[in-house]
Amino acid sequence: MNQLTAPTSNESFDISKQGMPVTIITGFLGSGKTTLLNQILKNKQDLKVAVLVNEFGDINIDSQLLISVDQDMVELTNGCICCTINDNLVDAVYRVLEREDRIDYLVIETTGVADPLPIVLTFLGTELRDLTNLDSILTVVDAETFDEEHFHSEAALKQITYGDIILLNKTDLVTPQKLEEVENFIHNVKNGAKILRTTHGEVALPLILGVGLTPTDEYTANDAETHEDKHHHHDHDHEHHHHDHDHDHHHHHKHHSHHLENDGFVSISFQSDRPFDAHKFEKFITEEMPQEVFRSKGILWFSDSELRHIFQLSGSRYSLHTDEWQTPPKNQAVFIGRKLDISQIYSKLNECLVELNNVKQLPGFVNS
Ligand SMILES: Nc1nc2c(ncn2[C@@H]2O[C@H](COP(=O)(O)OP(=O)(O)OP(=O)(O)O)[C@@H](O)[C@H]2O)c(=O)[nH]1
Repeated sequence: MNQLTAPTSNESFDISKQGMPVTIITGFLGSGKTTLLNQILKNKQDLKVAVLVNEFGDINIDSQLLISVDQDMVELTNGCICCTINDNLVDAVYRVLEREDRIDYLVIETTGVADPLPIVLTFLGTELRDLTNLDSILTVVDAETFDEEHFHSEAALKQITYGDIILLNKTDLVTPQKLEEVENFIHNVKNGAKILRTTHGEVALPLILGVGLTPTDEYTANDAETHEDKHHHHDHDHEHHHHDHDHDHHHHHKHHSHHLENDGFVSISFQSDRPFDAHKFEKFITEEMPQEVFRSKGILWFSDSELRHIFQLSGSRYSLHTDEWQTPPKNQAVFIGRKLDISQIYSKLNECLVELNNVKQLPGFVNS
């Protein structure tokens, strides 16, 4: 781990006097965390915000979809969140703290399938405690897909329990009655929950940043639970640590599915240097994709288009929109769900690919 020299003189390390304010964004798969993050980055004005994105799965799609801030203000942690978040997170936070240029605020986006508690405890129970100031935990809830069962997800309930502010998002997709139902449910899970209704994560930043809402004393007072939880996660760390940089896919899938922390969800990553046939891909999504896929996102390359396509699927909705390629084109997508038939999905996706020599014109470079 990076060692930080103790800031005795405090000359080079002014921020540690009070600690860097930190906001954690949590929320179930597809609820709108990245969308909220983009709202923050768009409206932050003079505030210098560093962002840590920690994604479930091998390919970091989210980071590529963040609106372009100063490139190295977005720090990425790659790898399996459930195993390494404690180790990687501390390192990543140190990298932010040690930067020469001023950074005012740190925002962390967690994966949709994680219980946020280990991350909270990393800030409150390690040396980060003196260097950072955990400001609030924001929980994004998808008003449309959320229901009482919520996929029997333990993580989804934990996220609400620990949320200092609940952003009830996607209000544009539901009736006022459904909104009220979800709000009642949230109040049942968390007495006195502070709920803000949002569409596309739009919210005035003073309502969510610098609000000082995390009851840090409550977390640190409950020592017994804290320790138990830490041990639990550390066991996993040690057991699986050597797999983290192993890019063998089968390994990864097995690895994920054995983790209770992921609530039984697995993430399948698909990459190809060949483009998709747009019709075949659409047929796959609308007719062939297994029901068990709850969430998918990708940066897609179609043989008949020079643009890159951003693909988002959440529950039964999907969308595609286009923008320009910033890199040589390729296909990258993740499919997340429970009990996925991995080889079936891979083979169906492979069938959607087009041979390169059938591609008339490649975007971004000339086909020789
Ligand atoms: N209609 C509607 N769509 C929304 C809203 N907020 C987000 N979305 C869409 O929902 C999809 C998922 O949003 P993300 O911000 O990527 O969700 P996420 O929580 O980061 O997802 P994971 O990274 O999988 O956990 C995207 O297609 C968004 O454009 C909203 O308020 N209304």
